[in-house]
Amino acid sequence: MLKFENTRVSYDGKALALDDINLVVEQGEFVGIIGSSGSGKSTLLKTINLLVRPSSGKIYFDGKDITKLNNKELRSLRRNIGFVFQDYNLVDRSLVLDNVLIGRLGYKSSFKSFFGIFTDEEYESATTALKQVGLGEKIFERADQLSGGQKQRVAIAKTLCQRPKIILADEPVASLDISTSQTVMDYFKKVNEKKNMTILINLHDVNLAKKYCHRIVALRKGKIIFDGKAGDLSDEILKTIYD
Ligand SMILES: Nc1ncnc2c1ncn2[C@@H]1O[C@H](COP(=O)(O)OP(=O)(O)OP(=O)(O)O)[C@@H](O)[C@H]1O
Repeated sequence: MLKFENTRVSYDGKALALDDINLVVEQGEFVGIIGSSGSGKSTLLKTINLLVRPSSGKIYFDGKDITKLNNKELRSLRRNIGFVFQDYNLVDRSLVLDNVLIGRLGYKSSFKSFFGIFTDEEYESATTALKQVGLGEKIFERADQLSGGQKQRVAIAKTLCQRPKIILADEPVASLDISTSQTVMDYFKKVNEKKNMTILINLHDVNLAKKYCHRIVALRKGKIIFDGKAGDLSDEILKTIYD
C-alpha cells in the first residue's frame, strides 16, 4: 500500500534528511521506525502526507505517486492518513467528543466544518471510537482534564473516527511514563490487530519497538540501515544505529 522509491529530502538543498529511501509497507503491517535524534524519522512520516515534499524520488500510496497529486487528490490522500503526534494535538478547552469529531472535518464542506455540523452517524462513530480506546466514560469531559495517556488515546480515537487507511504516529509515547506508554501502545496494537490497520510508528524506546512492532526499520543519517524482524536486532546492529 505504501512504497518509497529512491526518496530523498533536503530541507536546505545541501544536507539530506532522507537519503535514497527504498521501502515497501503492506496493508496490516505494524512498523516501528527507530533511530537517534535527527536520523530522519519524523521527516519520513511527514513525506507520506506531503507535509514535507521529497526533493527527488517517488512515494506511492495505493499505487499512485503522491508527489504528482493535484490539490483535490491531496485532500483525499490526507483523509486516508491518520496522524498521531507526540503532543496529542487536541483542543484543550473542547470536549473529548468534539475533539474526536475533528477527525471528520476532512470530509466536510468548509461551511459545515465552520459550524461544526455533524451527522448522527458521525456522533455514533466518535462515541464508538472512544469506547474502543477505553474512554467511553470521558466523552463529555474537557480534554484538558485528562491525563497524558488518556489524551493520546483520544488522539487515537480521533484518527479512528477519520477512518483512515493508515495511521502514522510520531513519537506518540515520548511524553509518557513507561506504564502509560504501554497502555497506549496496547491500543495501537489492538487497532492493528482488530482492524488490520497499517501503522507506522516512530519510537525512541527500542524496547517498546521490539515488544510491539512486527517489523523494525532503523534510520541513521537519513538512510535505512536495518529493516527486519525485532528479533533480528542484535546488539551489534543497535550499536550502529545509535552510534
Ligand atoms: N523544518 C526543518 N528545516 C530544516 N531542517 C530540518 C527540519 N526538520 C528537520 N530538519 C533536519 O532534518 C534532519 C532529520 O530530522 P528529523 O526531525 O526528521 O529527525 P528525527 O529522527 O525525527 O529526530 P528527533 O527524534 O529528534 O525528532 C535533521 O538533521 C534535522 O535537523
